[in-house]
Amino acid sequence: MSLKGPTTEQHDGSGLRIGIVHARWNSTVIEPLVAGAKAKLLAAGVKESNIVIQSCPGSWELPIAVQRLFSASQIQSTSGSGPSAGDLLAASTSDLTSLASAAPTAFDAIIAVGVLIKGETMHFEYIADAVSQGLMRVQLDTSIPVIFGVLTVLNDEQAKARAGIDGKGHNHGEDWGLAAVEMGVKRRE
Ligand SMILES: O=c1[nH]c(NC[C@H](O)[C@H](O)[C@H](O)CO)c([N+](=O)[O-])c(=O)[nH]1
Repeated sequence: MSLKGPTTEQHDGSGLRIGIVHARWNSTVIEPLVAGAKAKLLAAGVKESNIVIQSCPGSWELPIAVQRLFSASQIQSTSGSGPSAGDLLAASTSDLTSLASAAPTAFDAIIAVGVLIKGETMHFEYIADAVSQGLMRVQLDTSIPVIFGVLTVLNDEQAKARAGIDGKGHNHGEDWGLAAVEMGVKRRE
Protein backbone atom coordinates (compact mmCIF):
# COMPACT_ATOMS: atom_id res chain seq x y z
CA MET A 1 0.00 0.00 0.00
CA SER A 2 1.57 3.25 -1.13
CA LEU A 3 1.83 6.08 1.40
CA LYS A 4 1.17 8.54 -1.42
CA GLY A 5 -2.15 9.89 -2.63
CA PRO A 6 -4.79 12.24 -1.20
CA THR A 7 -7.16 11.41 1.65
CA THR A 8 -10.46 12.11 -0.06
CA GLU A 9 -13.50 13.90 1.40
CA GLN A 10 -17.11 13.60 0.27
CA HIS A 11 -18.65 16.79 -1.13
CA ASP A 12 -21.88 17.59 -3.01
CA GLY A 13 -20.94 18.97 -6.41
CA SER A 14 -24.51 19.44 -7.67
CA GLY A 15 -24.32 23.24 -7.67
CA LEU A 16 -20.84 23.54 -9.15
CA ARG A 17 -19.61 24.61 -12.58
CA ILE A 18 -16.26 23.06 -13.46
CA GLY A 19 -13.98 23.65 -16.43
CA ILE A 20 -11.46 21.18 -17.80
CA VAL A 21 -8.77 22.59 -20.08
CA HIS A 22 -6.50 19.97 -21.60
CA ALA A 23 -3.47 20.00 -23.87
CA ARG A 24 -3.54 17.84 -27.00
CA TRP A 25 0.06 16.62 -26.79
CA ASN A 26 0.29 12.89 -25.81
CA SER A 27 -3.47 12.51 -26.32
CA THR A 28 -3.49 8.73 -25.66
CA VAL A 29 -2.64 9.61 -22.06
CA ILE A 30 -4.63 12.87 -21.95
CA GLU A 31 -7.90 11.16 -22.89
CA PRO A 32 -8.08 8.73 -19.93
CA LEU A 33 -6.95 11.47 -17.55
CA VAL A 34 -9.79 13.77 -18.71
CA ALA A 35 -12.26 10.87 -18.62
CA GLY A 36 -11.20 9.97 -15.08
CA ALA A 37 -11.60 13.54 -13.87
CA LYS A 38 -15.02 13.89 -15.54
CA ALA A 39 -16.22 10.58 -14.09
CA LYS A 40 -15.46 11.74 -10.55
CA LEU A 41 -17.14 15.11 -11.18
CA LEU A 42 -20.33 13.34 -12.32
CA ALA A 43 -20.13 10.89 -9.40
CA ALA A 44 -20.01 13.87 -7.00
CA GLY A 45 -23.21 15.24 -8.54
CA VAL A 46 -21.81 17.86 -10.92
CA LYS A 47 -24.29 18.23 -13.79
CA GLU A 48 -22.88 17.31 -17.21
CA SER A 49 -24.16 20.63 -18.55
CA ASN A 50 -22.01 22.38 -15.93
CA ILE A 51 -18.81 20.73 -17.10
CA VAL A 52 -17.05 22.71 -19.86
CA ILE A 53 -14.18 20.95 -21.63
CA GLN A 54 -11.78 22.86 -23.89
CA SER A 55 -8.38 22.06 -25.37
CA CYS A 56 -5.18 23.86 -26.34
CA PRO A 57 -2.15 22.76 -28.40
CA GLY A 58 0.23 21.88 -25.57
CA SER A 59 0.90 22.29 -21.87
CA TRP A 60 2.70 25.59 -22.47
CA GLU A 61 -0.67 27.10 -23.51
CA LEU A 62 -2.54 25.88 -20.41
CA PRO A 63 -2.07 29.00 -18.22
CA ILE A 64 -3.36 31.43 -20.87
CA ALA A 65 -6.15 29.05 -21.92
CA VAL A 66 -7.29 28.73 -18.30
CA GLN A 67 -7.03 32.50 -17.74
CA ARG A 68 -9.09 33.25 -20.86
CA LEU A 69 -11.75 30.80 -19.74
CA PHE A 70 -12.08 32.74 -16.47
CA SER A 71 -12.14 36.15 -18.11
CA ALA A 72 -14.67 34.88 -20.60
CA SER A 73 -17.04 34.42 -17.63
CA GLN A 74 -19.99 33.62 -19.85
CA ILE A 75 -19.98 30.01 -20.99
CA GLN A 76 -22.42 27.95 -22.95
CA SER A 77 -25.02 28.22 -20.21
CA THR A 78 -27.39 25.41 -19.38
CA SER A 79 -30.01 27.25 -21.46
CA GLY A 80 -27.67 27.01 -24.41
CA SER A 81 -27.59 30.79 -24.81
CA GLY A 82 -24.45 32.87 -24.82
CA PRO A 83 -21.40 32.66 -27.07
CA SER A 84 -19.85 29.28 -27.71
CA ALA A 85 -16.57 28.37 -26.08
CA GLY A 86 -14.95 28.68 -29.50
CA ASP A 87 -16.35 32.18 -29.95
CA LEU A 88 -15.02 33.16 -26.57
CA LEU A 89 -11.55 31.85 -27.23
CA ALA A 90 -11.52 33.81 -30.48
CA ALA A 91 -12.84 36.98 -28.84
CA SER A 92 -10.58 39.97 -28.31
CA THR A 93 -9.38 40.81 -24.82
CA SER A 94 -11.60 43.91 -24.70
CA ASP A 95 -14.65 41.81 -25.64
CA LEU A 96 -13.75 39.33 -22.90
CA THR A 97 -13.29 42.11 -20.38
CA SER A 98 -16.76 43.42 -21.12
CA LEU A 99 -18.14 39.89 -20.89
CA ALA A 100 -16.43 39.37 -17.57
CA SER A 101 -17.96 42.52 -16.12
CA ALA A 102 -21.38 41.55 -17.46
CA ALA A 103 -21.65 38.08 -16.00
CA PRO A 104 -20.90 36.39 -12.69
CA THR A 105 -17.86 34.14 -12.52
CA ALA A 106 -18.88 31.01 -14.35
CA PHE A 107 -16.54 28.49 -12.77
CA ASP A 108 -16.04 27.19 -9.27
CA ALA A 109 -12.81 25.42 -10.27
CA ILE A 110 -10.86 24.54 -13.41
CA ILE A 111 -8.74 21.45 -13.97
CA ALA A 112 -5.69 22.00 -16.20
CA VAL A 113 -4.59 18.72 -17.80
CA GLY A 114 -1.31 18.17 -19.62
CA VAL A 115 1.28 15.44 -20.11
CA LEU A 116 4.91 16.52 -20.26
CA ILE A 117 7.33 13.71 -21.11
CA LYS A 118 11.06 14.34 -20.73
CA GLY A 119 12.93 14.32 -24.06
CA GLU A 120 16.61 14.63 -24.85
CA THR A 121 16.77 18.37 -24.26
CA MET A 122 16.00 20.88 -21.49
CA HIS A 123 12.66 21.76 -23.19
CA PHE A 124 10.75 19.66 -20.64
CA GLU A 125 12.22 21.48 -17.66
CA TYR A 126 11.48 24.93 -19.01
CA ILE A 127 7.88 24.11 -19.92
CA ALA A 128 7.19 22.25 -16.66
CA ASP A 129 8.50 25.11 -14.53
CA ALA A 130 6.71 27.83 -16.50
CA VAL A 131 3.39 25.98 -16.60
CA SER A 132 3.36 25.17 -12.90
CA GLN A 133 4.26 28.77 -11.98
CA GLY A 134 1.74 30.09 -14.49
CA LEU A 135 -1.17 27.98 -13.27
CA MET A 136 -0.40 28.87 -9.67
CA ARG A 137 -0.44 32.57 -10.62
CA VAL A 138 -3.76 32.28 -12.46
CA GLN A 139 -5.49 30.68 -9.48
CA LEU A 140 -4.11 33.21 -7.00
CA ASP A 141 -4.90 36.14 -9.32
CA THR A 142 -8.48 34.96 -9.89
CA SER A 143 -9.13 33.35 -6.46
CA ILE A 144 -10.62 30.44 -8.34
CA PRO A 145 -8.98 27.03 -7.79
CA VAL A 146 -6.92 25.69 -10.68
CA ILE A 147 -6.25 22.01 -10.15
CA PHE A 148 -2.73 21.05 -11.31
CA GLY A 149 -3.35 18.14 -13.63
CA VAL A 150 -0.04 18.21 -15.47
CA LEU A 151 1.96 14.99 -15.47
CA THR A 152 5.69 15.70 -15.60
CA VAL A 153 7.18 12.28 -16.28
CA LEU A 154 10.46 10.88 -17.50
CA ASN A 155 9.12 8.27 -19.92
CA ASP A 156 5.99 6.84 -21.56
CA GLU A 157 5.66 4.07 -18.96
CA GLN A 158 5.40 6.57 -16.11
CA ALA A 159 2.74 8.50 -18.06
CA LYS A 160 0.66 5.37 -18.75
CA ALA A 161 0.87 4.29 -15.10
CA ARG A 162 -0.44 7.66 -13.91
CA ALA A 163 -3.32 7.54 -16.35
CA GLY A 164 -4.18 4.04 -15.16
CA ILE A 165 -3.74 2.54 -18.65
CA ASP A 166 -0.86 0.19 -17.90
CA GLY A 167 -3.07 -2.31 -16.09
CA LYS A 168 -1.62 -1.60 -12.66
CA GLY A 169 -1.39 2.15 -12.11
CA HIS A 170 -3.91 4.63 -10.76
CA ASN A 171 -5.68 7.25 -12.91
CA HIS A 172 -4.57 10.55 -11.39
CA GLY A 173 -7.37 12.30 -13.30
CA GLU A 174 -9.76 10.89 -10.70
CA ASP A 175 -7.86 12.65 -7.92
CA TRP A 176 -8.02 15.92 -9.87
CA GLY A 177 -11.78 15.61 -10.31
CA LEU A 178 -12.25 15.08 -6.58
CA ALA A 179 -9.93 18.00 -5.80
CA ALA A 180 -11.96 20.27 -8.10
CA VAL A 181 -15.21 19.39 -6.32
CA GLU A 182 -13.72 19.91 -2.86
CA MET A 183 -12.08 23.21 -3.73
CA GLY A 184 -15.15 24.41 -5.62
CA VAL A 185 -17.43 23.69 -2.66
CA LYS A 186 -15.05 25.24 -0.13
CA ARG A 187 -14.69 28.36 -2.30
CA ARG A 188 -18.42 28.98 -1.83
CA GLU A 189 -18.37 28.48 1.97
O1 LIG B 1 2.04 19.18 -23.54
C1 LIG B 1 3.18 19.02 -23.98
N1 LIG B 1 3.74 19.96 -24.80
C2 LIG B 1 4.99 19.79 -25.29
N2 LIG B 1 5.50 20.74 -26.09
C3 LIG B 1 4.66 21.72 -26.77
C4 LIG B 1 4.47 22.98 -25.91
O2 LIG B 1 3.62 22.70 -24.81
C5 LIG B 1 3.82 24.09 -26.75
O3 LIG B 1 2.54 23.64 -27.20
C6 LIG B 1 4.68 24.48 -27.95
O4 LIG B 1 6.00 24.77 -27.50
C7 LIG B 1 4.12 25.69 -28.68
O5 LIG B 1 3.99 26.77 -27.80
C8 LIG B 1 5.75 18.65 -24.93
N3 LIG B 1 7.08 18.46 -25.36
O6 LIG B 1 7.69 19.32 -26.10
O7 LIG B 1 7.70 17.39 -25.05
C9 LIG B 1 5.14 17.68 -24.06
O8 LIG B 1 5.73 16.62 -23.69
N4 LIG B 1 3.88 17.90 -23.63
